Amino acid sequence: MFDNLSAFRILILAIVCLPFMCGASRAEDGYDLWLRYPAMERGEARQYKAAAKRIVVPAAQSETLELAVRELERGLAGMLDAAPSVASDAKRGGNLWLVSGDAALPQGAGIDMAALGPEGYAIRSVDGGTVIAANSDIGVLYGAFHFLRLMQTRENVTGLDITEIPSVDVRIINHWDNLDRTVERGYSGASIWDWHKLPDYLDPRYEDYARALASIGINGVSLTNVNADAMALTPAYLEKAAALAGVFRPYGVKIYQTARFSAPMEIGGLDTADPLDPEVRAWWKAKADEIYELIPDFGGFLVKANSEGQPGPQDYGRNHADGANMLADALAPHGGIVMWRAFVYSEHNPEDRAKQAYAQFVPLDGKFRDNVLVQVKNGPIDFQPREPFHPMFGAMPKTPLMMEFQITKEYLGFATHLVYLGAYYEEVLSADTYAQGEGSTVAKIVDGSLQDIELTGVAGVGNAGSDRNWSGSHFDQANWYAFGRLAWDLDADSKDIAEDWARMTFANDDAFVRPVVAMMMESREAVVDYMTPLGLTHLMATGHHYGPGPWVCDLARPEWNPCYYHKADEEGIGFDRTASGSNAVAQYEAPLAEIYGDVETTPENLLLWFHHLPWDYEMKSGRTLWDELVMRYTEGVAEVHEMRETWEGLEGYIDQERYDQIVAFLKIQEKEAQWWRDASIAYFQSVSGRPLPDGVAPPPHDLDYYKAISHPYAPGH
Ligand SMILES: CO[C@H]1[C@H](O)[C@@H](O)[C@H](O)O[C@@H]1C(=O)O
Repeated sequence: MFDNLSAFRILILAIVCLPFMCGASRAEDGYDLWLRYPAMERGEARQYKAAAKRIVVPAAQSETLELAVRELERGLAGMLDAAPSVASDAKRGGNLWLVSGDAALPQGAGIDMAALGPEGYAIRSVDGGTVIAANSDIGVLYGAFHFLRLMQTRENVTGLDITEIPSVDVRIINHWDNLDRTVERGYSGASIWDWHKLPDYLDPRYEDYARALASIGINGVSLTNVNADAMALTPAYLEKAAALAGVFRPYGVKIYQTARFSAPMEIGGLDTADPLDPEVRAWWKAKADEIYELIPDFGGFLVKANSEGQPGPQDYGRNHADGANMLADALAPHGGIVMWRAFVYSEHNPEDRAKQAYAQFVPLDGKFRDNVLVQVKNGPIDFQPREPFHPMFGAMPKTPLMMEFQITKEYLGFATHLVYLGAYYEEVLSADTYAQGEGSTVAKIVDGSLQDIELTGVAGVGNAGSDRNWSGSHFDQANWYAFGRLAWDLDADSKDIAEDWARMTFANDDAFVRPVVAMMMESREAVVDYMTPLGLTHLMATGHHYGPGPWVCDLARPEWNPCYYHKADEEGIGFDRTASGSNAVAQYEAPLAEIYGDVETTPENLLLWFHHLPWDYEMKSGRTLWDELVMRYTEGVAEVHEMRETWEGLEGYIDQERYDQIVAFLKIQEKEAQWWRDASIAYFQSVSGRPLPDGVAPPPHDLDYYKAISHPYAPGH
């Protein structure tokens, strides 16, 4: 009857495919992210069927609860190859109970609901099945995703006793998306916000995005670039934002907007934006009222002010607190918040950019309104491959400080280089500030527990765009995923997260997962080694920040020049931030100030961040600093080579399409790691005049060659 096998397969698919299982997306292009539910083998499926076959959910459902049911149906049908039944009446039998708010818990669940708070959830095994319970519908949705994750990663689902409460209130993605759909520092195609067609047409991608965000507990997005356009606050754009808010609301994701400080002049017709001017204050108040009319659960404003040419309160002789508080007062009656960025640098303290934000903000501790979060980048310069944590963490005990991580890899090889940022985020969050003695980790500052702070948050500069795989590369999905998981739980282990992600995204076979996770964990050190080893920083070529440019010294602003950061000369290399130099170490609490201030106790991975040292300074390895630097650069390339070999040994575990793209990208990364290494060594050798250590290959070209090819996509060699 069937003349070939594929016709038979198509018929079978047509019969067994439920509409949601066989939709338009193709697993191989990466569009499904980590939300993939391929069928388990029959033997594996047995225990899961016992725990989740019939869903029981209260009859009066909210849209959010419906989403939880739909997700469970989709996941269970996919993985267990049998669609679960759904009932609203517990008496008719069930074994996966969704309990929201005051609804009755099944016998024996024994869950302390009060302890779960507004967004937390519990997952408990009870007689004959499982309960997912929360005080809110969104908590149930989070719990549903968690339960599915256990199945996706083949964890046990019997004897469950899980309680999850998010570490911070605001877990937000910052889009640096412009109104023309370009994305500042975006490497994943055009912005997903199609302003032109909004509010009339809602691209289905918005809902897919909201679902992905909810799956990892993200509860906010700021829609537009922090280099803000006042147009975003005009009625036409607010209507567009309101349409997006409508899509995101059932997924528990609030909309925030970037506020251009000079908007009262640009779109309000005023002749000043002075935050103490009554007319300006009234304008913002009216603007906030107008926004809340359209978006009753609007989250608030994100502001970049007096930074890199953006307008701000200092233009009127006011300070950051004056500016933030004016906006906070406008939002407060509606419950909105202000996220005021601390990414500022200026003509003050010209000797060291790393000191500038601290110098401007720390004196303002205690001066901000309760609904203001000061948003601080993870390090004092700018999302470099490695930086010490920002010294503001711990130094403003009366001010809510929000962490800002970058998910898009502006300084870490854009979307092509495989760099797992989970390891980086964990390094920062677990760093000890000593603000109140040992154990005062950055995580404890950010979650408010150390300094008794109410309002808390974590932001990530997002990497989702309209590329088929969202993030520009398959492995960059892991960075978005890890950001969400760590924002939810600041103490989570980035290696466990990498493992979950690899299992959910690719395959569950241990022989695949183990080397992939090892490679991800290694990848962060690899990029540090081939770009900026031993605490060097900001050596990227100007503007694009992609390739090497350590020779650049002549830009108008000193802090834009790589040579401002490495300070290499005939004698030595590194930035002296000790008392004999800029004394930035003094911005850290004791004993860190002493630890970083002493070359003997400074960790070698931050050595040249804090110290200027002679080329023949003796390293722990016994090598000279010069030899060590060359070795690190060389090792960085070897590490990428190993990553590529590891991946190439894994062909066949996943679909060919994703496998092949990853091979291609790893080849690019290897070529570019080599470029970074060769160009950097060529330059530093021209300064140090030292011979290369024995057996180390010299760069194949002279320095002029590397200078000549310094643009983002140059390395054709
Ligand atoms: C949005 O501007 C960015 C700018 O593109 C980027 O190079 C730098 O990392 O930081 C700025 C910031 O964080 O404000």
